[in-house]
Amino acid sequence: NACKLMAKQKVALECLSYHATASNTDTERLSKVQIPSAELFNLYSFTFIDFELSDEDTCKATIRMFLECNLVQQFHIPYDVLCRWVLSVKKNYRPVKYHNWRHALNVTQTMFAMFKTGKMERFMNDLEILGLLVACLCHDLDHRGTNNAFQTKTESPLAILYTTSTMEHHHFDQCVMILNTDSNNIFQALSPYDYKKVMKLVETAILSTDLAMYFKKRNKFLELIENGEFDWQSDDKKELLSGMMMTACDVSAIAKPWEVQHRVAKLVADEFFDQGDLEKMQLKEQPIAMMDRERKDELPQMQVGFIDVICLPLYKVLSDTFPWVKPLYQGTLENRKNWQDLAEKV
Ligand SMILES: CCCOc1ccc(S(=O)(=O)N2CCN(C)CC2)cc1-c1nc(CC)cc(=O)[nH]1
Ligand SMILES: [Zn+2]
Repeated sequence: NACKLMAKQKVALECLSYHATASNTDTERLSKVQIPSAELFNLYSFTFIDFELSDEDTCKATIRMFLECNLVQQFHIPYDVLCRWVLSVKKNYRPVKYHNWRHALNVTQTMFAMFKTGKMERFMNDLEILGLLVACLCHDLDHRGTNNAFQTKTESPLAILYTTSTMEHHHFDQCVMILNTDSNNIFQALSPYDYKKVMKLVETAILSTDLAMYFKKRNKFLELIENGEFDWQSDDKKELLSGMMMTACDVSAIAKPWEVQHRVAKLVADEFFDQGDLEKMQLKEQPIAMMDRERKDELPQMQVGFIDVICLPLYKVLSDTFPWVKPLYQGTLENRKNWQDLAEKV
């Protein structure tokens, strides 16, 4: 309707006013530099840490992952297009405290580690590996540091466009916008059939990062596991497994070494508290506990809850079925102890 059209134009104008894709200078520079090995970046590890990496390093690490999966050769991705696309994706993440480019990189690296070290690539064909890595890198594009509930409450243009999974629909829209910008389309050499298939896969994967979707789909996934389902080849089962893998990667900071988890949790908290401040000032309403900086003492206990309700059940079932992703389960158990100790101290 007219209202949606207005909202779409408003969102589009916002992006147009800010030139959304990488410059040729930056692209040429990246396409000329040497790309360090995966081992040097520690990309095969579930304990990958990005803190010491410069922004240029993060772009090189992303390119290295695509090269390691043989995607450039396999899908005839022109190298300069890959470089421009990576830079454009990075440019379309806002400098918010948590849902920024670094989060996208970490989520992508965990997916890479699940494929390689977790040996899950054997259940995926090449198009799915390409689609899931692209979905990870794009899954939070243009995040504003506020959640779906906030979009609805403030009647933001995004909430008018999409009433459910508001942000996730916008992240996918941004992914499409970048691919449709000249010389950014890494899928340009795909057949029309494969193009359609990979775009559907990316859309479903990005939408599955809405935790509301995760809760819905997790029970169906557990049923399949209980019935000893191992041929993950049918499309609907593959889609379910991909969605679980997306959530597993999205929350994987919870499984990182304690110093990393503790530092990342502070970034998450700071972003949540900023939203809480907005809700107090702008909406004159009391934010939920996790967004209320007056209740930061409850943070360790909330992390234990997050681990018990969202993270452990998922990592348990994934590591029971795919034993080589067990480091995610073990790292999370370790951090549960650390958060529990802090919760008892307060
Ligand atoms: C660290 C600051 C507090 O962080 C949290 C507090 C509560 C819960 S919760 O599981 O109880 N739950 C989630 C669903 N909401 C609708 C209701 C509240 C989760 C987090 C949390 N989320 C993420 C993902 C962004 C990462 C992370 O490390 N911690
Ligand atoms: Zn995310």
